[in-house]
Amino acid sequence: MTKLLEGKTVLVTGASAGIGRAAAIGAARHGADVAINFSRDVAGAESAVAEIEKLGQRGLAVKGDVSDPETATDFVARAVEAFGKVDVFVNNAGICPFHAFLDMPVETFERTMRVNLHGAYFMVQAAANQMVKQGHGGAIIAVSSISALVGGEYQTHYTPTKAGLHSLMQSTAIALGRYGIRCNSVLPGTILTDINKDDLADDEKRRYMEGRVPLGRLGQPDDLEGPIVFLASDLARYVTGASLLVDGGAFVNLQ
Ligand SMILES: NC(=O)C1=CN([C@@H]2O[C@H](COP(=O)(O)OP(=O)(O)OC[C@H]3O[C@@H](n4cnc5c(N)ncnc54)[C@H](OP(=O)(O)O)[C@@H]3O)[C@@H](O)[C@H]2O)C=CC1
Ligand SMILES: C[C@H](O)[C@@H]1OC(=O)[C@H](O)[C@@H]1O
Repeated sequence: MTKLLEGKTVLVTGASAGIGRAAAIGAARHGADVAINFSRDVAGAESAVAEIEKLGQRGLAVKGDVSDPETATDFVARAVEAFGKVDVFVNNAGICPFHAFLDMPVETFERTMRVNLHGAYFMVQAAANQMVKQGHGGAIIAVSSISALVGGEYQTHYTPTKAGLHSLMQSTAIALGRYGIRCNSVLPGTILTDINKDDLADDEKRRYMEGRVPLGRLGQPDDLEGPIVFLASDLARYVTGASLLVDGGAFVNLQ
């Protein structure tokens, strides 16, 4: 297999489970040393680092809640201390506490904004400042969502954060292009992870969601590995400000 990220250092937020974990392990499979952030799941983070090391790469787990802006500078500093540089930054950490619109608790709304969008802003800023200082460009990838483009009845607090991430990558692509830093997003459809385990425990809902996907199945976290590694790699050297749907065709499936 051609290793697309040989010699690179990759940072991934929210990588103790799900899509972030798959992205981190995928980056290691492609020859990168990988630092991961997580907020609570110590066992998950440790096992992700163990997987990275099993692939012959260096791994590091740094605990921190991304809703605190200091987590961003700390994560980048710890990764640089361990690996000397940051080449690729994947902003993945996110939450989606499903709730109806009319009685949305203020705390649920604010927490979702702070983790998914404010956290991303300061993480991307910290990673970008490090890349600018290094002076040899870099790649930033945000895990946005198909939900940046379409709505969800129980996601009125969540979908604006995903549209915000999509927009953040477009604006940072402009702000950082002169430094050779590319900024893109992936837009996953429905991927089977802990974030939607309760929602999809309803058989009828799960069958409905599966039925919307032309490729005939819901996604798995490692379906994101290839798209994220591609955008991180030099194969995507002229790609910036772009977004890549990874949804089995769900978005285009009107009828
Ligand atoms: N699954 C899906 O269908 C889709 C998911 N996405 C997006 O993908 C991203 C990953 O979600 P997914 O893998 O599904 O979900 P998971 O719940 O499986 O994983 C979420 C990850 O984020 C971490 N995390 C949560 N809150 C914080 C925080 N405050 N600070 C740092 N880390 C945090 C968790 O770590 P810990 O438990 O240690 O806190 C965990 O590692 C999210 O941004 C989500 O919006 C986008 C489209 C579809
Ligand atoms: C958590 C949901 O299942 C998931 O989140 C997204 O961003 C997708 O659009 C799905 O709704």
